[in-house]
Amino acid sequence: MAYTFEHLKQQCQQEWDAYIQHDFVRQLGEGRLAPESFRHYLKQDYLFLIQFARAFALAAYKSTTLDDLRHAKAGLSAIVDLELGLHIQYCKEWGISEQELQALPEARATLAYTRYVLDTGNRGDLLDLHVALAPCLVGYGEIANWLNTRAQTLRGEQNPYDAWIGMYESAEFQEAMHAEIDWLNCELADVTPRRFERLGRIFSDATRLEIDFWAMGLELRQ
Ligand SMILES: Cc1ncc(C[n+]2csc(CCO)c2C)c(N)n1
Repeated sequence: MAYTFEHLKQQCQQEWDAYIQHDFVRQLGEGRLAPESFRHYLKQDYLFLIQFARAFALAAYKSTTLDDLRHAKAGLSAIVDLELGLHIQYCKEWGISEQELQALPEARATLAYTRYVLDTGNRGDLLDLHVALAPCLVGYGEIANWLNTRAQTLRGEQNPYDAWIGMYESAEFQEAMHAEIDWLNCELADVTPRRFERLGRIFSDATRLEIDFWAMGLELRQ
């Protein structure tokens, strides 16, 4: 049987739905998320992005083909040269200075998630690492699409979080998401049932850590 990304989701459907449809996401979509929760999330996401840049560097190290090496390098460049700058700018608009970002301690949920991904990549191969990254790379695009299907979602100026949704629904982001799914489908096609079971554990662990990241924001956990 040829496994696909869809099978990874199906084997932890409850956790996946709890991540995509989390209260943090619903409240953000309805424009009623507490600004303090969003600020806490944004600050921790800065630290998260720095660790994710390291994960893309690790993906470069774990690459054995020129295509994979190029892909990892592009991901690292996108975060370091573009997304972190945009994130710092966005944080400024929410009243968070760059100095404040640089002095932040990592919340436990940030530590747990990012180090889990790095450890999984260190121990395993490039596919293990990509599967650990998939809830992040695919989930946010799916969240934007799910929010756009909900009648309760507020778009435009009435929603202070509209720009956040806009980022992940963008054609550019959706394209990157589909490229990641295509890469995974290609690699998953010929794994054994035993290997798929191990990959399923990694995917569901990373998904549960995404849920904890939302809870950290919502409940201002440190
Ligand atoms: C907790 C958390 N999970 C996922 C993302 C989304 N994300 C982070 S890095 C990246 C790849 C961009 O090159 C994407 C899609 C986030 N920001 N924060």
